[in-house]
Amino acid sequence: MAGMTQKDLDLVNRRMASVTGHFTPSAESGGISMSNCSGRLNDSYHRVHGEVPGFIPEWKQVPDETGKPYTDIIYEKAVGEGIAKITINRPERRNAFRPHTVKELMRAFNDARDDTTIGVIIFTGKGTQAFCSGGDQSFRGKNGYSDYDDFGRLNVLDLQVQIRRLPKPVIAMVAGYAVGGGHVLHMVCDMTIAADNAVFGQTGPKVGSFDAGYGASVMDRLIGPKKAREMWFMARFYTAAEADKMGLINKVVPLEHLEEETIKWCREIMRNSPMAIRVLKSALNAVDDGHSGLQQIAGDGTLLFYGTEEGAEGKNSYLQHRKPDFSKFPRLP
Ligand SMILES: CC(C)(COP(=O)(O)OP(=O)(O)OC[C@H]1O[C@@H](n2cnc3c(N)ncnc32)[C@H](O)[C@@H]1OP(=O)(O)O)[C@@H](O)C(=O)NCCC(=O)NCCSC(=O)c1cc(O)c2ccccc2c1O
Repeated sequence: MAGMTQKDLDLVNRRMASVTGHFTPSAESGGISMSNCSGRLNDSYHRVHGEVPGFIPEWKQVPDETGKPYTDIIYEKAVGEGIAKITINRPERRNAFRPHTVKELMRAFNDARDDTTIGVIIFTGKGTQAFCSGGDQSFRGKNGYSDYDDFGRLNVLDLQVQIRRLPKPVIAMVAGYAVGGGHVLHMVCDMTIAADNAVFGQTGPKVGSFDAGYGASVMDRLIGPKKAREMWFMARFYTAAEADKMGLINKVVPLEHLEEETIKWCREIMRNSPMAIRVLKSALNAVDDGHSGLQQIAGDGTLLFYGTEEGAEGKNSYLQHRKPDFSKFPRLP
C-alpha cells in the first residue's frame, strides 16, 4: 500500500487481526504470527507482561516417600521455579509402562499436587525415541497387566483420572512415539508440545486392545468424530505436523528445542493467577467429566467460599454456639 510506513502496516495488521479474531498467518507477508505474537506486539499488554526466558532450569531429582530413588520414573523439580517434571524411564522398552511404572507415576503426580510451590507439571519420556508406547505387552495377562502380582490390573486408567482432576496444568512433552496407551496419556494432559520427530497413534485394534474410556471420548473432543474414528478404526500413525493440523497437540518444535519451548510455556503459565488456572482447568473438564467434573469445580467454589467473611461467619457461629448472622452480607444480583 503506497505511502504507508511499516508502522502503519503493523497497525493495520493488528486492527484486522482484532476485527477478524485471527492473526494473519505469515511473518513473511508482514503479518503477525500467532505463535510468537507476544514477542512482536508492542501494546501495553505485552509491554507489561513481556516475554518469558527459555533457559533450561537446574533440575533437582526427588526420591520417593521413603527416600529411595524411583526405578521406572524420574521425578524432578526445577530449582527456584514452580515446575515439576515426571519422566517415564524405560527407554529400552520405548517407555512402555508396567503396573509398577504407573504406581510410581501416581505417587509423583500426587506429590506435585500436594507441593504448593509447584504450579505446572511436565510429563515426558526418557530419551528422544518415545514419549510412551503404552502398556508393556510382556506383562499383559488375561485380566490386565501384572508384574509383581498374580492378578492383572489396568491401573493406567486411574492415572488418567488423576491427571484430569489434578488442579494444576500438566503438559505432555513428546519426542518420538506416543502410541497406544501412551497416546491416551498425552491426550489426557492439558497441553502437548511435540518435537518434530513425534509420532502419534492408537495401536489397540492391531494388538487386541482398546481404550473406550478417555481414550475414545477425549480424542473425539480433541479432533472430532470423523478423525477419531479414523484414528481408532485404522490404527494408523501420524506425524507431528499432521497431529498439529488435527488439533491433537498445541505446538511442534525442532527436537533440540523441545525442552526449552516446554519450559517457556510452563513459565508463561506460572506468571498467571494459580486460582484462575485451577478453576479454568476444572471448568474445561466439567462437562465431559460428568458428576466428577462438577464435583471438582464445585469444590473450587467451596474452597473460595471458605476464604470469605460470609463463610467464616458460619464456622465461627457454630464454634461460638450462637446463631449465625448473615444479615450483613449482600444478596448479590
Ligand atoms: C513404539 C513402536 C512403534 C516403536 O518401534 P521401533 O521399531 O522404534 O522400536 P521396537 O519395536 O524395536 O521397540 C524397541 C523395544 O521396545 C519394546 N517395546 C516397545 N513397545 C513396547 C510395548 N508396548 N510393550 C512391550 N515392549 C515394547 C520392543 O519389543 C523392543 O524390545 P526388544 O527386546 O525386541 O528390542 C513399537 O515398539 C510398537 O509398536 N510398540 C507397541 C505399541 C503398542 O501396541 N502398545 C500397546 C497398546 S495397548 C495399551 O497400551 C493399553 C494399555 C492399558 O493399560 C490399557 C488400559 C485400559 C484399556 C486399554 C489399554 C491399552 O490399550
